[in-house]
Amino acid sequence: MSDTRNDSSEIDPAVRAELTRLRESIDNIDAAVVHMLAERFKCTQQVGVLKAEHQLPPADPAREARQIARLRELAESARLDPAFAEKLLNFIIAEVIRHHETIADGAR
Ligand SMILES: C=C(O[C@@H]1C=C(C(=O)O)C=C[C@H]1O)C(=O)O
Repeated sequence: MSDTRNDSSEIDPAVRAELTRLRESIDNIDAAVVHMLAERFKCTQQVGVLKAEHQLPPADPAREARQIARLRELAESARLDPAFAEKLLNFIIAEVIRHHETIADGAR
């Protein structure tokens, strides 16, 4: 596209309205994602404490493999790229394991 304008006054009002409507939904979805992630991290923190109390390792690769397989199937049926879903879950799990290591270090 050669048109690189970014002045909202030049955008067709109908296009502007549609863009605003879609962006409002995107904002709601982003808020839901943040809230869901916060709840997930609350649970994983508790798992971290439990593991530290019982000298269990921070990571559980077998559990991760089951989750990845499950998430890839869910992604496929939702028409989301399974490779993207796997990358996202791995990113989250890496952060969780980092938290678990920190909790375990504090318990030693
Ligand atoms: C939360 C756990 O700890 C780690 C993090 C996981 C996750 O974020 O889903 C899964 C497996 C573990 O490597 C767990 O063992 O359930």
